[in-house]
Amino acid sequence: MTVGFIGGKFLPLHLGHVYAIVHASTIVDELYVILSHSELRDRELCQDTKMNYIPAPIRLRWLSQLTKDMPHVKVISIEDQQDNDNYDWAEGAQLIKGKIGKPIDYVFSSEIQYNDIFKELYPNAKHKLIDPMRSQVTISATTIRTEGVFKHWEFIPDFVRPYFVKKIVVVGTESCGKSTLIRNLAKLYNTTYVAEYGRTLCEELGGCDGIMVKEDYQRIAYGHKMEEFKAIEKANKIVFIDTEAIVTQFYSNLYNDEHQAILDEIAKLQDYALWLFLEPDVKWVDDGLRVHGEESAREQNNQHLKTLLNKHHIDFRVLNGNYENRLKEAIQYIEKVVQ
Ligand SMILES: NC(=O)c1ccc[n+]([C@@H]2O[C@H](COP(=O)([O-])OP(=O)(O)OC[C@H]3O[C@@H](n4cnc5c(N)ncnc54)[C@H](O)[C@@H]3O)[C@@H](O)[C@H]2O)c1
Repeated sequence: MTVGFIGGKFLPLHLGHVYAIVHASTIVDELYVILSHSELRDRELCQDTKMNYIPAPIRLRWLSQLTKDMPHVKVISIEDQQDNDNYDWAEGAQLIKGKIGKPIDYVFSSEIQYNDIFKELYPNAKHKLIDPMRSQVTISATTIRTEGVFKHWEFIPDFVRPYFVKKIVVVGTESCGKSTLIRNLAKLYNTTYVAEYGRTLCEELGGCDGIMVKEDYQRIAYGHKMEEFKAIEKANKIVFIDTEAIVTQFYSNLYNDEHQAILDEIAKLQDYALWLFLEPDVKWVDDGLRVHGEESAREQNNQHLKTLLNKHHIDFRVLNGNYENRLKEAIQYIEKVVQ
């Protein structure tokens, strides 16, 4: 039985790594994929780049997802606790040998410069180079960190992409043009969106005026969150989201006079990259589910929502004017987020 391993930081995991791992898996009977991580070193590597530090459990999870249907491939995590300039290869090799716990026949990498190191540390193993010119998959993790993940999106595996997706939320009171703007943006950016879940529930109930109970707002917040998870899985760099937990709280206050702690807690977990606030200065459209069409009520609700967002320290960008202007301004803000 032949045993081999391939080690790396996978910061982040890209299709070049996938190529090397899959290739190596066809050469040995048992392959170990070693995630070598050190918070100190890995943070240093991400400093002054376009990528934030990625915690080890996230990288381990990507490797687990990649290899879950490869029974002869095992993923191992090894913490080095070293900085970037002083990696002790011999100590690292001791840890790797200890974790694998059996004779190693092959060490895989795509780095010619590792030849001498591996010869010394693994004298009984063959250093098998996989695509040292990187001609099959022309990317490196350093390039991705330096230039940003969005610039090299085509090299990011499907199951890694959701981690990097930026969430952009659009909020506003009734009939402010949210759903149209969100659908248009999703079309323009060729990505997914999450429709307002409160609407879905009201459609199921046959309306919302006077028939909403306290639990409905919780259902809306949970249901909305689940839709977000689904949309992120399929998103292309960005996902557009119509409404969130603070707006749900606003409606719980407005219709039921109930401030719900659970909605505040959900709001605290939200990590949107951009908040777009739509002013209700477009024509009010009665779609059968709306109840606050009067100009004074519209303006009062608008102010209440802004106050609530401010209480949560939300830094939102206001969009107003005609539909063309809103779209243009939204795009300008979004471009800054996806750079
Ligand atoms: N002590 C040891 O014996 C030992 C051995 C191996 C690895 N390590 C650890 O792993 C780290 C090395 O990781 P790295 O920075 O080389 O890893 P990395 O995360 O950048 O890459 C992981 C592996 O994929 C290969 N690879 C990367 N891009 C590729 C592409 N486009 N096509 C094909 N293959 C590609 C690399 O050569 C490497 O073998 C070391 O710093 C150390 O922490 C230690």
